[in-house]
Amino acid sequence: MPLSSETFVALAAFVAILAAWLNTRRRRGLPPGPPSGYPWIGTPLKHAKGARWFLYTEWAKTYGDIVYYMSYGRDYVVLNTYESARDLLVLRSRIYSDRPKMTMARELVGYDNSIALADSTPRTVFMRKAVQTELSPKNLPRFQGVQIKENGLMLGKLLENPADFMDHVRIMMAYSVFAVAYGYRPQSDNDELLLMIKKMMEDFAVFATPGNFLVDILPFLKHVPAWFPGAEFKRFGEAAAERINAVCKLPFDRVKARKAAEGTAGLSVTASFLEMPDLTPEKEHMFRWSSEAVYAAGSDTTVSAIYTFVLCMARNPDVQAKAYAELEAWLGAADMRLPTFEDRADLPYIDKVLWETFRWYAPVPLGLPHRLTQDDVYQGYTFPKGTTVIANVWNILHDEVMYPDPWTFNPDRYGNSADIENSINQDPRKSMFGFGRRNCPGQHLAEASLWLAISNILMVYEIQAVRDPKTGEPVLPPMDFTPGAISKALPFKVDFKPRSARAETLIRATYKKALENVDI
Ligand code: HEM
Repeated sequence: MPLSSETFVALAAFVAILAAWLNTRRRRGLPPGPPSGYPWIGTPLKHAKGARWFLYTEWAKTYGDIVYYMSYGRDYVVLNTYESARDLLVLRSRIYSDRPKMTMARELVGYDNSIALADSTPRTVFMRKAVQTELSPKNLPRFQGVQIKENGLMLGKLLENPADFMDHVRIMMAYSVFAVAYGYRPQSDNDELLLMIKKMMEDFAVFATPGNFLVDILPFLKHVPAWFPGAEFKRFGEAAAERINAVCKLPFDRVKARKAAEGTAGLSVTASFLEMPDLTPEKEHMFRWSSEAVYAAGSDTTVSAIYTFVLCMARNPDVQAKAYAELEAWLGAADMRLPTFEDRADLPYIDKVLWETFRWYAPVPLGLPHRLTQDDVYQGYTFPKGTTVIANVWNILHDEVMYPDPWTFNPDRYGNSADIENSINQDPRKSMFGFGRRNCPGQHLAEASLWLAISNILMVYEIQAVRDPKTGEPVLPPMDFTPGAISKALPFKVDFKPRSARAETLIRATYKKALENVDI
């Protein structure tokens, strides 16, 4: 009797599960970890409440710094210390730099073309290098104009409508990183392309969540045709692929058209790509995905850092006062001006406030997962080939030995900033931007935008906790963050109070100038 297609899929699934289960049972020498639960299903995490980094941190207390678990037939190792993350992801990066298999995202939607989710192939290395070069400290000054303009708009909007500060910050970061990528400013939040990007990021959150798609667990299901009953995932994948392809195509084509019409494409990462010699169709395809990565990876991450900064300033008025004292001493009070990039070396405390913001709540608390490409042995434990390796950056940055009293927001913990390499409290940038061959290529851009924003806000505004209308007591913003891969403070309220009449005049003048240049 011929098998129906449903029976065939069920049988194939059973055989795949059995094989994976038998395989996991044979292992010896794995690190300790939580009980495996059901055969093959292992430790199901989908339903674990709250952020994953808290769960991993709890496990570290019970099982040790290196924790193993198995979930749906896959091996996972969580590294909870800086040393283990460095030893493996940096010092053995040759075998720890691929990304986990994600059939839905990588194969069906097409993220195998991207930088962040593709394996560490020569193609990925080429794309990373191209982005890294464009965003190296030497090449960043060409984007300062755009950063200063978006910053000026944000400062003005904070005066007009402080209650919506989260929107103002989001728009500042998103628009400036978009302009870095493509050299123009979206018209509004309802810009068709921005809406598409928003949808694309929502898609991403759906298929980046482990366990959301059976096809990630049983990859052979990718061969099921889209019309097959129950194959909604195929149709979702096709729609998501259309969106990401459009996002890679539309703004890039606009820059190309400008170059064709005007002979130059302005100043942007894409414009530089288009100037490259030997621009073959294959290279152009890679550049489309590289430009997309600048926006996709650079907007929410930097927004998250500013939200954390605002939250921490409202909770720590003493730190804020010290930061302002440094700014005032260098830039004046009666005749104040806004800090510019040239002032950075003379404002060491502001750097420390930024680093402490990074440490206190890293925007990407678990980094991105790496995949091991061959069996390995570390500290007497065996890690099987194919293991997904996760650095618990959140736990590393709250390590009580490296960062005594980790929940205290204390910029002074870094000592003299000229000597951050020798600080007792390690430079948090060593962990929060990831590790080894896959570390963040946008680090310098992120830091520059964030430094400008926080130094400017501190210069002209005092961030205050709102007052309880009945008691008059300050209501500190809660320490509540979203649980996703890029974690952000949940909406909270604070007051932005201009520091003086002079500060207000300066904000208005800066805003006016930024508005005049808004479309340039
Ligand atoms: C505060 C802001 C940012 C944080 C905290 C951050 C953090 C990270 C982390 C943790 C990773 C994964 C590293 C690893 O796998 O070990 C990463 C990768 C990446 N970041 Fe960032 N990032 C930020 C801003 C940016 C910006 C502005 C860009 C713009 C270009 C960017 C582009 C990328 C790209 C393309 C990757 C993928 C690299 C790869 O897979 O090889 N990031 N980032």
